Amino acid sequence: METAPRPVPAIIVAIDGPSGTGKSSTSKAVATALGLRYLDTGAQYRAITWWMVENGIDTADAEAVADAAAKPEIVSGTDPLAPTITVDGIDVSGPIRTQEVTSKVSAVSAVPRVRTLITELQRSIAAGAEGGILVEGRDIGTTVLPDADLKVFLTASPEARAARRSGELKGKEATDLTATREALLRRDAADSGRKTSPLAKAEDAVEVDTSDLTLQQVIECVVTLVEEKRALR
Ligand SMILES: Nc1ncnc2c1ncn2[C@@H]1O[C@H](COP(=O)(O)OP(=O)(O)O)[C@@H](O)[C@H]1O
Ligand SMILES: Nc1ccn([C@@H]2O[C@H](COP(=O)(O)OP(=O)(O)O)[C@@H](O)[C@H]2O)c(=O)n1
Repeated sequence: METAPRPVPAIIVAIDGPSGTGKSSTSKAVATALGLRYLDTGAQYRAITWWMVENGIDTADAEAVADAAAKPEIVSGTDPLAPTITVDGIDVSGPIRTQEVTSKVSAVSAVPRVRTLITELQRSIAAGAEGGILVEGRDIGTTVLPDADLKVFLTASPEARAARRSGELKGKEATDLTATREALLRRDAADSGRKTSPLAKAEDAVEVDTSDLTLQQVIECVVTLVEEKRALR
């Protein structure tokens, strides 16, 4: 008797690491190459921060942030070729990248109520991704999806990360390399030092130092890691 081909179970990949290590660029390319959905969880924390600023909530007031946290409706589109993010139906993909939002996002994302709500949203998106998903952020391997099939933790020297970031900012906002490096290290410290699900490498994550690798090399490395996991299933 002929047996039907066994369906390939959806693979869940978690990619974490600090700012500028290449999470977003790598994740989009890997998800596209392997036919996976893609979720940028940093964009969700940026979106809720944008909403707080728009609505006059003092982002340094954790209680005020917690009280308002359930009000905005955040929706993420997971096509790796065209990821989207809306708040109450408004496309905020541009406004969430301003320096104002970047400087306030660590305080908002440290509020436990914010993390609980966004974590629930992330888990429901991952559970609904039929063909598998690649989720990138700070606490995906440790907290959001601790049972992910593959966990990758990207690192890079502060110098490499600042150079990449200030390359992006050129022509838009401040381009000073020292200021970029300092702002980045401040955000690392806040994200790693918070009580609730801090930025951390999961024990079972594969660490990849991208300082001296090209983006293409990092993409190839992660594609290989996913394919190895798939072959074992
Ligand atoms: N390995 C790399 N070498 C050089 N530039 C890189 C590398 N990885 C990413 N970049 C560039 O660095 C910038 C930040 O990358 P991004 O993927 O947004 O990082 P993250 O999501 O970790 O903050 C982007 O402009 C990207 O093109
Ligand atoms: N899973 C996540 C993802 C982001 N964040 C927060 O969101 C901020 C912005 O994340 P991001 O991924 O957009 O940052 P960049 O790497 O693009 O600079 C981080 O600095 C964290 O404060 C988080 O707390 N947990």
